[in-house]
Amino acid sequence: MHSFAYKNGTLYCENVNLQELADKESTPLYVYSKQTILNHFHRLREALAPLNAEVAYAVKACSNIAILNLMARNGAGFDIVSGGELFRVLKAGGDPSKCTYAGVGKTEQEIRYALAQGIYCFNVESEAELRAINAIAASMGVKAPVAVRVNPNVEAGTHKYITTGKAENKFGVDFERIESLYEMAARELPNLHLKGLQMHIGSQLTQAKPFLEAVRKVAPLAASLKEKHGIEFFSIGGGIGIVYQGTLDSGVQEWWNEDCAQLTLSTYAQAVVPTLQPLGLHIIVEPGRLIVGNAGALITRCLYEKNGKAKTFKIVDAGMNDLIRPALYQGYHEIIPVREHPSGSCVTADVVGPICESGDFLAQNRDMPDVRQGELLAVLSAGAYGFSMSSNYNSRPMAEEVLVDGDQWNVIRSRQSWEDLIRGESIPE
Ligand SMILES: Cc1ncc(COP(=O)(O)O)c(C=O)c1O
Ligand SMILES: N[C@@H](CCCC[NH3+])C(=O)O
Repeated sequence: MHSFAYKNGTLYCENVNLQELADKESTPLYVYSKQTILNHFHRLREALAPLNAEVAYAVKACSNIAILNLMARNGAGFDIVSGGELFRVLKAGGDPSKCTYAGVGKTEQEIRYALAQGIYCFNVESEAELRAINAIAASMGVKAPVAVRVNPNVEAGTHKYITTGKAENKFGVDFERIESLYEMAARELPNLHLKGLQMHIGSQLTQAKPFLEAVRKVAPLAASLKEKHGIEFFSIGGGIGIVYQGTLDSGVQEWWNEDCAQLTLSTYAQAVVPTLQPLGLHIIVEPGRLIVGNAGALITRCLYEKNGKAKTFKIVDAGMNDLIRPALYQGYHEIIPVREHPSGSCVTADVVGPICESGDFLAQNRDMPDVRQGELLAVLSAGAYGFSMSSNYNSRPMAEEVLVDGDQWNVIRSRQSWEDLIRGESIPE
């Protein structure tokens, strides 16, 4: 699948010339490839075909309504974590009855909204939340569909900020407490429909083993809950990692790569399918990064170069407010020039943004082509948790987003203006 590749020395997204696009639309600019998004979605579905698994796209990864609409039209469900995400899904034409709603801190207003819209299920993260949902459902005269998120206490082998399935993480309910919680709910909470079981052990997993361990540990629990409480589904969460390094070899950007990561779609399927298939439950997966991560790039322009005593800096017009992953998780993103440098002159540099923070970098000590002032760079693998984690810090307007389809492209979110920055603010009399 060619999503970002050089043609005659210029980087393209599908058949769109990114130099021309950025010259026209300005930078920083998020660009997504429609074909790549669909390719990843369909490949995951195929890999899990023996389970007939439902793919519930994790909206938080990239929540633009054009992307959600694309997923909805292709039959995806959605994994949401807020009332705002449900609102987006509905605006995008998504089906609420295909939405699962996770998160440790759902508010009463959000729970009411989700119940009124008829979501598929709440993935509940504590006993207190179970009781709250029961009370709200009772006040509305309905039964709320719920699944409890089990925390299986397995090692995910990912960055500590994105591990979610260890006992010390805030997510889910301890494995050992699940059976008694379902028993309590069945006994005491009549406005709940015990519909399923859910887990999610972390994000950017690059090995199959943690998935295997978690599924093997939790499947007997799912079987027992099916027998005792008639649950219908088991969601195994998302977390499938992508390749962040070496993504552009031979002009092909692929999210799987046997050399870089042991996790491939087939090893993932091999890890989970044999244990899940005999359960006879509706299986859900909740991928975010896998679908959009390598389908997006952040295009930025080099504003200045600075040679300091200790370092060379390439100062670009995208900052940590546009892409926070390097600052937050030491996340690595490949950075390549939009116009190839035939001379091959290289430099070791920090690629930094305009924000007043020393943590405002996109790369540090990076060996890279010696791009000059005014030239464009593409920050790759930025489709997931890129724009969706962006902010207005330093009063910087949020970037524009463009969706490419073949040789066509559309602005799917316009660049914010300075007026947008103060919308809703007021000065007291
Ligand atoms: C409950 C839940 N499901 C799915 C996801 C999606 O994860 P990923 O983008 O790693 O597939 C997340 C985020 O980690 C999550 O918290
Ligand atoms: N936002 C993170 C992952 C966390 C996923 C949400 N639970 C990232 O960029 O890698």
